[in-house]
Amino acid sequence: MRFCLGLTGSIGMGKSTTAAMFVEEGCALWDADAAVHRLYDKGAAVAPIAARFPDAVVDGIVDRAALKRIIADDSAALKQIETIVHPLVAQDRSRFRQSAQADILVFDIPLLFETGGDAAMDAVVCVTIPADLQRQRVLDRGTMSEAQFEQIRAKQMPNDEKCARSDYVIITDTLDHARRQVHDIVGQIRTGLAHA
Ligand SMILES: CC(C)(COP(=O)(O)OP(=O)(O)OC[C@H]1O[C@@H](n2cnc3c(N)ncnc32)[C@H](O)[C@@H]1O)[C@@H](O)C(=O)NCCC(=O)NCCS
Ligand SMILES: Nc1ncnc2c1ncn2[C@@H]1O[C@H](COP(=O)(O)OP(=O)(O)OP(=O)(O)O)[C@@H](O)[C@H]1O
Repeated sequence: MRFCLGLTGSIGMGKSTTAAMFVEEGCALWDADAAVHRLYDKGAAVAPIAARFPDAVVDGIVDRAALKRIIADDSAALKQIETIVHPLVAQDRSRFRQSAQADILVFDIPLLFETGGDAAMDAVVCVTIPADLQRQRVLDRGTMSEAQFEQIRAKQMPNDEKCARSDYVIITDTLDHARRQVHDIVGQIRTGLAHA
């Protein structure tokens, strides 16, 4: 039996960093944000995005900076982008699910609960840190303005609710602490698989 583990958390809470720790433990990883990058880079999202937002496509690639400007100016744009992108992301995910070779498949999905994706998982992990640290980490990356960060955060399910709905919560305050929590969760799942 293969175990499907959803990994979620709000923007900047540490999903990608924690996902890499699951890979170190021998899990196979599918990353929703990485799938979006593939779809935007000469992938299947380019034509439908170009049809709706011609200024967002440059040399056959969806330009994320242009997309962020469009979203900042038009509050309905993100919803329209999601309508194009999410079904393509779902196709990419089911291809991975059919072909991946590991006992535990980890799905790093920022909008896991918001899109109802949790129903397809055997368990869900939520990563968390206090809101002030979250803001600091996102702004320190230098890829988003404070307004863009707030716009994305306001669209996501509140962190407390995500944690309450999850089977496991990982506190991403330090790398060592997160690594220990990942190791414990993988151990619990593998013990369960051995007895299944
Ligand atoms: C808004 C965009 C242009 C920002 O691009 P940028 O490279 O600056 O950021 P990146 O893609 O790494 O996203 C950063 C984080 O923002 C959050 N986020 C991204 N898209 C969304 C969204 N539609 N709703 C809520 N949060 C989102 C996630 O936590 C994500 O991890 C880009 O995220 C995008 O095109 N989003 C729409 C596609 C989508 O819904 N992606 C979510 C995963 S399926
Ligand atoms: N356990 C941790 N200890 C210390 N710093 C961490 C930890 N986890 C993540 N970070 C830092 O927090 C920042 C955000 O982490 P990461 O990019 O993994 O978050 P994310 O949830 O994937 O973000 P996004 O939602 O924007 O894709 C990064 O600068 C990362 O180095």
